[in-house]
Amino acid sequence: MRMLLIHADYLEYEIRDKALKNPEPISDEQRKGRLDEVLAVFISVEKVDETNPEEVVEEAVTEIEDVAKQVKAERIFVYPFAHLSSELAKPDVALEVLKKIEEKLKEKGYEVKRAPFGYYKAFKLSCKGHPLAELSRTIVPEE
Ligand SMILES: Nc1ncnc2c1ncn2[C@@H]1O[C@H](COS(=O)(=O)NC(=O)[C@@H](N)CO)[C@@H](O)[C@H]1O
Repeated sequence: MRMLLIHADYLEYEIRDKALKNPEPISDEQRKGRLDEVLAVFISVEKVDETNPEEVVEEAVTEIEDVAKQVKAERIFVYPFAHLSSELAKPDVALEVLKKIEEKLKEKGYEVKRAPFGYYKAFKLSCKGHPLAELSRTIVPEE
């Protein structure tokens, strides 16, 4: 898994077109989304993650929470992003991993949004620019 973590004044998105034949079904209210004072986490789920998705979810949540505590972010935006890796996991595995990350972060008390999966989206992001505002993490499941 590859993650790009951006501490931002806001992240907002708007659905444009389908990027997959069968994207995640969404409600009208999910066609747009915005969070202010947010840790935006752009995630590419990778093929290697398919060997142990549960472990990758646990490690991703640990890494995300670690950064959220460092930058004092209470809101997290989980954003599916297929451009951090050339070895992407299958969409059905990727979606399940992203849903589990969202669920576990909510259980930990964070306000969490997850951008819809399988769509081309317009987005605006306002990075805060402090030294910890742009971080990346790579997670590989144990053999
Ligand atoms: N492994 C993945 N990790 C994260 N997001 C993914 C993954 N696979 C698919 N997606 C989601 O599905 C969208 C399209 O994925 S994609 O790999 O770019 N595929 C396409 O663009 C297709 N139009 C051609 O393959 C992405 O924008 C993202 O929302």
